Amino acid sequence: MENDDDIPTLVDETAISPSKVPVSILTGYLGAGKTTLLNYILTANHQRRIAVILNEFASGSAMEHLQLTSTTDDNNGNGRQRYEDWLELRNGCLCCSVKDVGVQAIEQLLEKRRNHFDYILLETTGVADPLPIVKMFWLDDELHSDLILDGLITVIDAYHGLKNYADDRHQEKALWSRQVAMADVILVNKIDLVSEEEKAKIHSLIKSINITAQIYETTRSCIDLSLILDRHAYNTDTPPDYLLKNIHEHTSTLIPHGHQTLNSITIELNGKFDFNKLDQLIIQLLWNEQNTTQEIVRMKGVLCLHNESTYKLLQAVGQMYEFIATKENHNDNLRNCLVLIGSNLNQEYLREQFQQCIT
Ligand SMILES: Nc1nc2c(ncn2[C@@H]2O[C@H](COP(=O)(O)OP(=O)(O)OP(=O)(O)O)[C@@H](O)[C@H]2O)c(=O)[nH]1
Ligand SMILES: [Zn+2]
Repeated sequence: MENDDDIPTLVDETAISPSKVPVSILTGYLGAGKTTLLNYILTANHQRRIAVILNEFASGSAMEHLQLTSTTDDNNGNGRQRYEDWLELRNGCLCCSVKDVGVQAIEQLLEKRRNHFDYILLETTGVADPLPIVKMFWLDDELHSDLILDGLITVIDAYHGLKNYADDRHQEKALWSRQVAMADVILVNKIDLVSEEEKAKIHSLIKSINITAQIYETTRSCIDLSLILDRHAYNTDTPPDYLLKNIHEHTSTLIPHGHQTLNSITIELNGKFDFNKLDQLIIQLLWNEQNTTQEIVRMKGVLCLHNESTYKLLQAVGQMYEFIATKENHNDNLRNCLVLIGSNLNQEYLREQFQQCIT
């Protein structure tokens, strides 16, 4: 490992915002192409300094690690070097450890390496449920973290994905669907291995699970990094286009309903919400106080509230949610759009519930 002082940097230190370092979480089923993507990133010629943190677990090993691999430019300013570090996570598995441990470990690393990277990519294992990991990094401002969650990138194996999904007996289906459901960006990888017909099928399957994710097709995970990084999926204060214009009320018909089947529904309503009623309803839904079989894993919305002239954004992950103020005036175009992603979602019922919160 090199000495910190020996590592030259290409990017002017002062040009880097002292503010928070974005974290993108990388997920995808076993063999989908995550490591291929990381290798691509570590060797590609981009102007970013990305620290890659791996969350790999050797079976039977008592000691679990987060491995950091980062790149920086060599003395001539053209090649790239690597250095490695290990972060030990006492609580083991990232996806079931206490919320703060992983974040703290990464923050400590950031402290040590502050001038050596300006972006963090966290690769989870192929069998990780992304929900608790996203929750862990979606930090409250009051925690004064140096990290900010940028979004979740899911790599899908275009060739095996459909097969994994189609096989009802496997646990894989549930996990695969959750990785799709939580994604902000999806890479449909190994596109070289599938026919046009299979491609179309995988696209409609993905869209029925997650109508809001941006989808890109890749071979060997090659992608313009600007398409997958800096998405600001959780901290934007501008209403995303897909909620303002592109989505029309939608309920998924492709996938048969049943346990473990995730899908997206959208609800469009006109008028202004009574904030207190809406807030109560969201708590009820997220905490399943109505005792239904439905589970909401992700919710997004662009909303008009009573007595407010600008749109509010709603973001929810698992049972956490927040309202974000925007500067965008709705100009009395009182169209609200909500997207809910989860299992056993009954669109009619949910629509009615939200309708009752309109003043
Ligand atoms: N044909 C084809 N093979 C690919 C492509 N991308 C990756 N592969 C191969 O697929 C295999 C798995 O890729 P990895 O990048 O290791 O997948 P991973 O998601 O990191 O796998 P795990 O760490 O086991 O979860 C490797 O043999 C890759 O070379 C692609 O676009 N096309
Ligand atoms: Zn891998």
